[in-house]
Amino acid sequence: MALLLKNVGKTFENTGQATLKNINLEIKPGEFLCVVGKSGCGKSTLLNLIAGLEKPTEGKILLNGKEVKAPGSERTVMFQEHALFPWLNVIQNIKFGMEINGVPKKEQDYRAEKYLKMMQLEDYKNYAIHQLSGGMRQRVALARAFTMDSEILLMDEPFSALDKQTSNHLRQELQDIWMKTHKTIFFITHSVEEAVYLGDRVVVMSGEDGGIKNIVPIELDRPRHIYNEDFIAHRHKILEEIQGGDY
Ligand SMILES: Nc1ncnc2c1ncn2[C@@H]1O[C@H](COP(=O)(O)OP(=O)(O)OP(=O)(O)O)[C@@H](O)[C@H]1O
Repeated sequence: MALLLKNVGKTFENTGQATLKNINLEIKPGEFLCVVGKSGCGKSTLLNLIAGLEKPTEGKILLNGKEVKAPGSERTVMFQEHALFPWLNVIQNIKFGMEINGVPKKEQDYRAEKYLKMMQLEDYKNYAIHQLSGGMRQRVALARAFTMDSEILLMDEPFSALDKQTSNHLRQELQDIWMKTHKTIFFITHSVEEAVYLGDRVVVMSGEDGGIKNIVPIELDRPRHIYNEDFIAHRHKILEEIQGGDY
């Protein structure tokens, strides 16, 4: 499912200043696209536009040629805050999205078991959310996002609230699950290392003019190794592009 952004711009009424301007971007089916850029440069706004939660004030977003005007089942959003329901246990949280989308019970069980296994949560399915660590909670949120079986996953800094060791582990797991499922992933991160580790391409947003500064292809074999010379070179290139950001 291809996503095409054509001259997309967004100006919020209350500020009157363009947050995003002239965004032209094609996200290919099955692509892992990472987005980096200074705080406040408009990354989440871009995600919200693609999700259909906000409307562009200029240009168009096309999903398989059809204009995006609202959220849809082919796109699932996962935010930084895992937004799990504390009154539901692990398996109930995982099934929640499928339930409200009317997925038949048998299919719910099948998908829930599949992703519980992939996320190594089988032994925890009856646990209450407060009994889980932050990393496990985010695994539950990942499992829930994948059970929706949308072709496109929109992720806004899903690992940024976790400690480095846990987030490194989860990015590995996300890569594994992406390689198995071939979803299209739009992934916002503050970490250039995470972007180079995960992305087929990394979009560097400009902090100044609301546009895209550069799109850097990451043509490194997977799984990637952060101490590899080419990995470090890509990381430096992107850090230079961002210059002056809080990185
Ligand atoms: N609903 C809104 N109404 C008005 N202004 C908004 C709204 N949403 C975002 N903005 C403004 O748009 C700009 C970009 O915000 P956005 O959250 O997209 O940036 P970001 O790059 O994701 O930042 P961060 O990395 O800190 O999460 C900010 O100046 C923000 O205040």
